[in-house]
Amino acid sequence: MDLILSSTSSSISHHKIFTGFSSKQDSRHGVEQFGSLNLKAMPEEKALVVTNGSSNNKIPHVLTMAGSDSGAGAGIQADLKTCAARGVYCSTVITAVTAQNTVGVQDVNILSEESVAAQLKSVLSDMHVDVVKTGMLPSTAMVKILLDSLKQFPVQALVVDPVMVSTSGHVLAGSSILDTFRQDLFPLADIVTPNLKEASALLGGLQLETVTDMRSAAKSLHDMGPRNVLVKGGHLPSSTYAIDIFFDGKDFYELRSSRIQTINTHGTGCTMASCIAAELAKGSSMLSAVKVAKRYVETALEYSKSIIVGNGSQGPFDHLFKLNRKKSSTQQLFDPSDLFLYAVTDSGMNKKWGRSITDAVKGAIEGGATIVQLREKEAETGEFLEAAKACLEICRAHNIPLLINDRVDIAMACDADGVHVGQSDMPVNTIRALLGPEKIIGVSCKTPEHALKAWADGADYIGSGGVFPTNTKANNRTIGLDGLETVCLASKLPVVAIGGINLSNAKSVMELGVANLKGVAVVSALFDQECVVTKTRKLHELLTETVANVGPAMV
Ligand SMILES: Nc1ncnc2c1ncn2[C@@H]1O[C@H](COP(=O)(O)OP(=O)(O)OP(=O)(O)O)[C@@H](O)[C@H]1O
Ligand SMILES: Cc1ncc(CO)c(N)n1
Ligand SMILES: [Mg+2]
Repeated sequence: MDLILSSTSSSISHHKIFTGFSSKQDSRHGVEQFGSLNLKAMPEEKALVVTNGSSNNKIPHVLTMAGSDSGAGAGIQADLKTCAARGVYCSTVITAVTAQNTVGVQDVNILSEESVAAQLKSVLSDMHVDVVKTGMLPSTAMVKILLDSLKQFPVQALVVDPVMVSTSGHVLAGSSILDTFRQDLFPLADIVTPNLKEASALLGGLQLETVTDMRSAAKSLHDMGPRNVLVKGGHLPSSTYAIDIFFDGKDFYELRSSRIQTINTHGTGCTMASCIAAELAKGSSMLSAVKVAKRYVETALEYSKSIIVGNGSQGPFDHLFKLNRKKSSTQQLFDPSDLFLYAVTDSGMNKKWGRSITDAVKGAIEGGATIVQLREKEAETGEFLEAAKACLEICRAHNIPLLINDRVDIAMACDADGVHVGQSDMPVNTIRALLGPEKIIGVSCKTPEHALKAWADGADYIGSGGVFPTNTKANNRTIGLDGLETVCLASKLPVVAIGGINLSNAKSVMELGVANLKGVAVVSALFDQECVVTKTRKLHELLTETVANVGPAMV
């Protein structure tokens, strides 16, 4: 997103460009642009009073007073989703129940004034509301009710989206409301956010066709009393950019984002306004709130440009894209039997044998490895990430889970299937909070206490060892087969044995025959070898044979 913020207030002639993050290229460009800004010339950004101090447990709170959209793209539903996405609590006062879908508006049922007044009172008399955001206000009486309520229960900021007509052309608030908007509501508003048609109606039918027209509209609307004005240009005929004009009474800012080629733009206006409200509730300055909202809408549209909801000509978008974007259709759900032959890479060994990490992973998978862990203790972050991405592609193609050793950041960045960590790495419950419920988390455990803690903290499996002495881990206490057995018997999680396991001793490990022991994890036995495929295949055969003899407890 580019935010070309140009001041045209006559006394100031600077031209400001902010750039967001539409594409990688834009973002790089943007940093330069941002860096070259004359910050002194910028209007001072004043943070609104933050009422949600971190010392208490108050969550930033937006109350939205708007209409319900049955299709859930706009109105109350958009506001709820936007606030949820931005981490803000949202209470609702419903002014009308509309029957809408992607084709248009089929019915509007305006609620009684008593009901609206009661809703306002219920919320405002009980809850601490930081910001009120209004959408569809279908009668002058409802505006008056709101103003009375705000007199009794003042809030930090009022965001007014003067909703009048749906994109499909259905009137949601008649022209009789214009005077009330202009005279009563706007003077109290911290920001008003009309689209082109609404700005035009509020200005007596003035034609608005260009960015220059939008600027003068913003100025005239500002004269009606709101502290700030955002004229939204979503409907401006431009195929390259979606341009809005923000005016704070002093400077004009041209907020420019890429125009996403999609029909899924229903509710962008409501979303923009509720995102501004959410950011204000968190304590943002108005300019920051508007910039964040613009970026949020652009990003949501980009993520949702191809989704299909309904058969009409204007679809909704996914406000909660953040929850979905990581989900990959080929992602592995954890299956304990995946621990059967667990291949752990080692960059030193691969270097020694002159193979790339991807060749090592390919070889292990071809030989029968059932899960792969990348353990790159020496690698630079960028290099590790690139290797992880390449290995993930291979693993996904073969339905083999890929875990990253220690580096939660790398796992997140490449969307790996999970991580394996040690006792002194990031705590498992913190990792779980970062990775979410579906990712695999494994922990190295030497004792029953470690094993129980791993289970309590939300791990999926434990690695237990070193079973035998090993070169790949210096100063690692060996627990022996006895120690492994003790941990397995205490563990509530599946266990993979690790440490010095190879073709000559793997049988003794699996012959322990204890429940929970699902397999062996190996490094040197696969990778400190000339041919990874052959060694993996041999180990796989040996394990399969041993397990067949030991019995079904193993798998
Ligand atoms: N295709 C698009 N790509 C990027 N941004 C867009 C696009 N369409 C609209 N926007 C942005 O979305 C925000 C809402 O603008 P718009 O003018 O569409 O409001 P609106 O008509 O009130 O929306 P609605 O009433 O459908 O909720 C603005 O910031 C606008 O620039
Ligand atoms: C309920 C409702 N509010 C606002 C809009 C404007 O998008 C809409 N279409 N429906
Ligand atoms: Mg709108």
